[in-house]
Amino acid sequence: MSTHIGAAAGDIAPFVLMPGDPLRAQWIAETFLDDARCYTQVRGMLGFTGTWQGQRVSVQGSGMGQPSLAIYVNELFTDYAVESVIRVGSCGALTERLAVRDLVIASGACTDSSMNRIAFEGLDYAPVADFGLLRDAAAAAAARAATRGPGGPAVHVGLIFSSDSFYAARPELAARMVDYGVLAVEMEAAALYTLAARHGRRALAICTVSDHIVTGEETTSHEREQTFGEMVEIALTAGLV
Ligand SMILES: Nc1nc2c(nc(Br)n2[C@@H]2O[C@H](CO)[C@@H](O)[C@H]2O)c(=O)[nH]1
Repeated sequence: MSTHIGAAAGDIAPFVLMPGDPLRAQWIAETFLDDARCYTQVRGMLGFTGTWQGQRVSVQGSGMGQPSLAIYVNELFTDYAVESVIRVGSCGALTERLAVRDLVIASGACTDSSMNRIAFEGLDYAPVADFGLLRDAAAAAAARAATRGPGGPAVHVGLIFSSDSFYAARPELAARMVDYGVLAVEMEAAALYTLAARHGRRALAICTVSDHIVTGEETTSHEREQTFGEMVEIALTAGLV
């Protein structure tokens, strides 16, 4: 057991999917994994291990925000020898180039979090995705679009903004990031990428656009579940290549 994960050694697979919501972790385990077993309920942050197409996969909730995700990712890397983590989450679109239900595969993550400022003492570190996972996720998304034909969610590969605030004191600052190519806002990816680099592991964040900062549009819970399924299948394909 680690401080915040009640799993025994060997309970967690080398490859972990990481949604923010623990109930989403349960939904992924029940929907996509065979022989899924819950290995932790500590503080309600559920984790499961099962198999997908015969390969072991774990699903671990991260909670909302970088401090919460950092607790679980640190312990996955240091106490359970996890090799790769793909965040499967939701985000808010910052530009009208994106529509709700689109997918964002985050090549890198800007942030307003103090975590890296403290770690790097004034230097601006660049949290980026593992290239292999990024490449394989983009390829899996393109293959699905080719076989499915038109009508599915658009897929965007680009920068995301990991904010520490959902109710931002200065929302106009996120809008300024759009001028520099940032596509969407969420609250976890930058910490995931920084920790994976620190531990020499692999990480990627894929997010579905569930709300639109510019238009105010939001997806229904049914729509979220549909696009979330597409994203999970892309993540499983990329993570288990
Ligand atoms: N800061 C922020 N986070 C968002 C937004 N939309 C979504 Br979904 N999120 C994510 O959803 C949770 C907040 O509802 C956090 O875990 C974020 O990653 C948004 O417009 N802003």
